[in-house]
Amino acid sequence: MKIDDIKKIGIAGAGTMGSGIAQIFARKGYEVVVTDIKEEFLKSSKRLVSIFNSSLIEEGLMAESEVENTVKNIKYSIDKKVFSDCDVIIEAIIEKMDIKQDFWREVEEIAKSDAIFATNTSGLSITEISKKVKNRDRFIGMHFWNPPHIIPLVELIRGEGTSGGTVDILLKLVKKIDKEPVVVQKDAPGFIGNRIQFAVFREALNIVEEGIATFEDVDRAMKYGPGFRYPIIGPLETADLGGLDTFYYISSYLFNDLSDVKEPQEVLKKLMDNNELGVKSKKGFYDYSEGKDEEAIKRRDKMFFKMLKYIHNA
Ligand SMILES: NC(=O)c1ccc[n+]([C@@H]2O[C@H](COP(=O)([O-])OP(=O)(O)OC[C@H]3O[C@@H](n4cnc5c(N)ncnc54)[C@H](O)[C@@H]3O)[C@@H](O)[C@H]2O)c1
Repeated sequence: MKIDDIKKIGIAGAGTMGSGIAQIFARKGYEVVVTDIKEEFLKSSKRLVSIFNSSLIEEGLMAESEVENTVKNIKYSIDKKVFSDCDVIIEAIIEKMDIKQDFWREVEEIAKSDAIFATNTSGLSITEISKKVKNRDRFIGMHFWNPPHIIPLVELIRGEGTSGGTVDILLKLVKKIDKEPVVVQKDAPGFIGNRIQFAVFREALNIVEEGIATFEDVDRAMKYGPGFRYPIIGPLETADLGGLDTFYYISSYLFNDLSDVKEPQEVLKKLMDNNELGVKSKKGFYDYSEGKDEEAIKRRDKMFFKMLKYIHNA
């Protein structure tokens, strides 16, 4: 298959991720079909797509004139058979291994023999998910980040069977939808982004638990220090610019002192036990009562849009 042969995208799972991914492809002129297990989920997906369109328009990142075709390009169904003429099928269903495996076994019976199969799993093994698929050349991880209509990164993850051709064509496809692809060469848990994110999370919790700093100061230190750099230079570019000898010497004494715990720390367990789960329960590290939850989400999206505009113009 060549990149120009890709015309129709099937998306399974009409939730947070599936709806965002549908919006991206539909806006770029692809025919999209979204499936779920119940009509009601399809209905709320339509609403989500219209919210994504509105927020992009509000920020000047999408023209009003694009809405009609974006909406028209997405069809919805609760019958998987609609995947029979799709060129790429992206699965964004519940994060459960057995359900994903069965889903793909059934889809292989319906899909075209050369259709590409991509899973949006957050971190399950790509090889394991494809276990019941006969032709695994065409099976790949395609990890969009939430919210997908805003965040540029898409990680493409090779499973044990994934062919070079499958990686190449999806690299082209991700670029065509104006996203930033990276290739994860080995099927490692957490891929790239989450491995780094959770290394930072573990150390952030460690700093709080050890009384080295408050959680507010951990967030401020990240935002105004390392985080300030990262949209512009990654951690390895940072080391090159700082001097690798200096980074070597710091690593020699500091690595030994960093957290290497293998279980989530007490400070996190305690919050969980109190049902303090963050924005969704109106209390986590911070307080989100009396509308502060909505404020936090709105502020995040507003700043993300600013960052996106900066990246587009850089
Ligand atoms: N939410 C995130 O931040 C995020 C980020 C990246 C990747 N992911 C991954 O994307 C996938 C979907 O996550 P989400 O947050 O959109 O979940 P979600 O719960 O919002 O949506 C999942 C949808 O899949 C549907 N579904 C379940 N089983 C199905 C089946 N057999 N066939 C068709 N539809 C089915 C559900 O009804 C639901 O509407 C998961 O694998 C998740 O790990 C999530």
